[in-house]
Amino acid sequence: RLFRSAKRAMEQQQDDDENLHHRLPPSPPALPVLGHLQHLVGSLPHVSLRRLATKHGLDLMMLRLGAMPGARACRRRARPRRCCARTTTCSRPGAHSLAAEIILYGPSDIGFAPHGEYWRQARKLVTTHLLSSMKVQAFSLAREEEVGMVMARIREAAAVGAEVDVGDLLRSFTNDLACRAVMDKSFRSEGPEQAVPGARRRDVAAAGRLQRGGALPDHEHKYDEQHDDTSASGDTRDDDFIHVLLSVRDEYGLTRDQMKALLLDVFFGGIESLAAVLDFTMAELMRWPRIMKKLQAEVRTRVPEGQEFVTEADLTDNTPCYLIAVIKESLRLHAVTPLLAPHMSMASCSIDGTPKEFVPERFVDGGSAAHLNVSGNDFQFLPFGSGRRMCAGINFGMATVQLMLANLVHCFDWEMPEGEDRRHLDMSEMFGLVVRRKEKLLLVPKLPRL
Ligand code: HEM
Repeated sequence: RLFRSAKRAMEQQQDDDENLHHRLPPSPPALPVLGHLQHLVGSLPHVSLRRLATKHGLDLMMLRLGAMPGARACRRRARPRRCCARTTTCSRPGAHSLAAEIILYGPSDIGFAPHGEYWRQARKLVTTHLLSSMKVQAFSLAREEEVGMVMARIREAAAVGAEVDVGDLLRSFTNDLACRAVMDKSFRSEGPEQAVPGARRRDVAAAGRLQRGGALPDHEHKYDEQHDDTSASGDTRDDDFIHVLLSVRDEYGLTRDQMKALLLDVFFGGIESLAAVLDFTMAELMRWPRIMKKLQAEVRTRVPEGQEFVTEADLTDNTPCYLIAVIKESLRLHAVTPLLAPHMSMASCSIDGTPKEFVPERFVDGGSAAHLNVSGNDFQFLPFGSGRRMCAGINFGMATVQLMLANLVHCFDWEMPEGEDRRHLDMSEMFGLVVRRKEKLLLVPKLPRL
C-alpha cells in the first residue's frame, strides 16, 4: 500500500515539474548537453556555484545538470530562499535515482522519498517516535556513556603525552552513538568484522547488517518474547530504534524493508554530519585561543567541583549561552551539507560582513545575530535546512554536539603537536555528501591544572 502511494507521489512530482517549466528563473550561460554540470565537477561544487551566482548577479538561478533541471537560491535576499524552502525542495531529486531505489528500498526512507503521503506518514513516525525531543532526552544517559568512553580514551593519551587524531575519534564516536541508538548495545559484542567481513567501520557494518536483514529478525524475536501489551510506548524510554519501530509497525502498516530504510537514515543522516560539525568546531577553537579559553571558563564554572564529566543536566539546567554561540558560529561558517538542500548555503552566508572570521560573540546577547536560531525560520541562517524537508535529526544533532564539545573543552586543555603552529591549521574543505575538513586534526590533550 505504501509503495503504491510512493509511486503515485513520484508521478505527481513529475507532472508538477512539467507545469513549472514556463516560469523558470534566469539561467547563466550553459554548455550544450552538459548544461551547468561542469560547475559541479570541481573539488568544491558549492564554492563554484557561489562564484557563478556572484558573477551573474543572480539570487535565484536555474541550472541544468545534464538532463536534470534544478534551481539554486543564494544568500543575498531571504525571499528566494524562503520560496525554495517552502516550495521547490518539498521533494528530492534523488528520489528518482536507481541507487536510492535499491539502497533505500523504493526509496522508503524519509531523506530521499518524494513528497507525498508515504513521506508525510514516515516523517510523522520518525519525528514523533524516534527523533522527538522527548526521545532525544530519554537517550541522554546513553549519550553520556558514549561521551565518557571517548574521554577515557583521550585521558589515556594525555597520561603519556601522546597526540590524538581528534577527527577519527569523533567519527568513531558518532558511529557508535548511531549504532547504539538503532540497535542498542548488541553491536558492541558483534564487532565490525563479524558483521561485514573486512569492514573497519561500525556504521558500515551495522548498515550492512541491517540491509541483509540480520539485525531486524533478531530484534523481532526479542521484541515478541518481551512484549507486554500493557507496557508503555518506547517514546519516553531509551529503547533502541528497532524496538520502537517494531512497537508501531502495525499502527503504520510498516513492512520490514520500510523499517530498514527508515533506520538507514540515522546512519546516512547523522554520522558524518555530526563528526564534521564537531571537527570544524574544535579546529576553529584551536585557531582562536581566546575563544577556547572563554568557552572553557564558562563550561568549567558550570560543572560541580569534583565531577569528572559534563552531564546533560549541567547543560540544560543552566544552558551555557557561549557554548551555543560557538556551535552556531561553527554551523554558520562551515556548512556541512551545502548542496543537500538547494535552499541552504551557509558557506556563502554573510551576517555582518565578516564571513570568514570565527566570532561566536555575534550570537550572544547584544550581538548582531543574537536573534538567529537554528530552527529554520531565519533565512540567512539555515544549517539544518528549513520547511517541510528540514533536518529530522536536529534535536539529536544539537544535543550530541553540545554534550561532546562541552566535555572536550571541560576535561582537557588542547595543544598543537610539537613544531606545528595553530595559526597554520589547515581549514580546507573536502566535498562529499557531507563537507568535512581535508586534513586530519591531530592535537595533544593535556589534563588541566584545576
Ligand atoms: C549537526 C548535524 C546535522 C546537520 C548540520 C544536518 C543538516 C541537515 C540538512 C541541511 C538537511 C536537509 C534539510 C532540507 O532539505 O531542508 C538534513 C536532512 C535530514 N537529516 Fe540532518 N543534519 C544533522 C544531523 C542529523 C542527525 C543526527 C540525523 C538523524 C539521527 C539527521 C537526519 C536527517 C534526515 C532523516 C533528513 C531528511 C529529512 C527529510 O527529507 O524529510 N540529521 N539534515
